[in-house]
Amino acid sequence: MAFESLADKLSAAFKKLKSKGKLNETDIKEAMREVKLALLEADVNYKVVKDFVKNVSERAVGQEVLESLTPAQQVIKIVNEELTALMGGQNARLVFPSKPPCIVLMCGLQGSGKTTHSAKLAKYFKGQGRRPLLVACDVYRPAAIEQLKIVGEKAGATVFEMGQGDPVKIASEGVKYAKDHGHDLVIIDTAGRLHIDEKLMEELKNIEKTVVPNEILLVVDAMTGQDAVNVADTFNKALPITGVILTKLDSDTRGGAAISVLQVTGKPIKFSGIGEKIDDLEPFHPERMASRILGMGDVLTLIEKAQDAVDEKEAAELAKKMKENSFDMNDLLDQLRQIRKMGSLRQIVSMLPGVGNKIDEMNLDDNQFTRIEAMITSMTKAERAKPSIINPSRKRRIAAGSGTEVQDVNRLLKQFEQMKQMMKKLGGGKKGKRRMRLPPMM
Ligand SMILES: Nc1nc2c(ncn2[C@@H]2O[C@H](COP(=O)(O)OP(=O)(O)OP(=O)(O)O)[C@@H](O)[C@H]2O)c(=O)[nH]1
Repeated sequence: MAFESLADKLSAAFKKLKSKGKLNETDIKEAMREVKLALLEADVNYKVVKDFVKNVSERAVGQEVLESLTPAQQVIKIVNEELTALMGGQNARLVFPSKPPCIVLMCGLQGSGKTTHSAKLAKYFKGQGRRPLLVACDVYRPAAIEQLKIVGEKAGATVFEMGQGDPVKIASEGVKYAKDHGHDLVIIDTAGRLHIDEKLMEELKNIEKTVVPNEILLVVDAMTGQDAVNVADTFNKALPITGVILTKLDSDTRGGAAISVLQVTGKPIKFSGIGEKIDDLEPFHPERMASRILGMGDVLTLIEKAQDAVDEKEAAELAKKMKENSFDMNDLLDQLRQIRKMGSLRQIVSMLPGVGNKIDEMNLDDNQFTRIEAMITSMTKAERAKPSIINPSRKRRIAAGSGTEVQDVNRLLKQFEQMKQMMKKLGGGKKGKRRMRLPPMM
């Protein structure tokens, strides 16, 4: 996950401060030197680092730290606030015009993730009640249109294409189609560039002049660090980009691009890509990112993911079943599927406070979920409703059907029984005061 090594180094610098109790200027100077090195190693732009360290140092040698009873905590608080400010303070949203459709032009280098993120955006905004249209303007790579159709289908969005014609004409016809068919969001996927190429830049400018987009989003690959920032700077000088989508943050352990983009280009990161799947997109929240960098987790994003994954009506029904102790294997299966909708175990756990770089030592295997799902789906309707009827021969059949061992089935049944016992206790306890927690299934 992003920022692992940076988080690691910063936490080492702060640990030293914490061990000191009261701080003097030399302690702070020493810590700031380590923070500076950590940021440079994370591939943060040099000027950004210099300004950042200057701002933090000025505040940290002030009274708020030197006179504090918990000086190290004060320094961390200042670093947190300054990091948040560096990345823009608040989440920068897409600006939807009062008269639809909102036209979004996607641009970026080849392989940065434009096509994937066009579809991710479509899915994201569809979930918010919008009617997106994807427009295929990458006419040079024959497979690009096909790729957009495939990811568009996953997003449940209509794809407008005219084969390998003139991209400027396709873009304007796409917008016309959107207006005629009630699409309130048009996402235009354009051709990638190996590097900033004059001819293709001209084409982007012509599309821009013709369709007058509300948003021009530049897609950059976080893994390329400083290069991503330089690319953003160059694009920004040629086109009036309104924001950045920082992709592949899941594979970027350094995080330099995330921290530098806004300071170098003046344009905010609006979304980040955190995986290859269609749902692996997050609005970019600077304060949450700062919190992740400082190893404090990101509970707000976790809660939002849970809210998206859980259907309120189903949750109420489930609570009722727990209370009446009529929770069965079908309900467990539903629960597991909801958790999986929130992302991979690694993605979920990485958002918990205090996990940080320890995540690599954890044995987070999504296959455990797959095995449990396979076992439950290998059970008959009667077995799922009343697992107590599962005798040894049924266990053998379930194990064979799910590609697992009889011990796995035994373990699942035992854990299910423990869970029921716990629900029984909670159901009879102080009503509504305590929440059930599933015991670990692994
Ligand atoms: N790990 C990870 N991979 C990603 C992410 N976004 C995109 N990818 C992968 O990056 C590769 C390139 O993505 P595309 O969407 O095809 O990139 P593009 O910019 O449209 O490429 P061109 O059409 O060649 O310009 C694909 O293999 C994607 O699956 C992300 O957020 N995380």
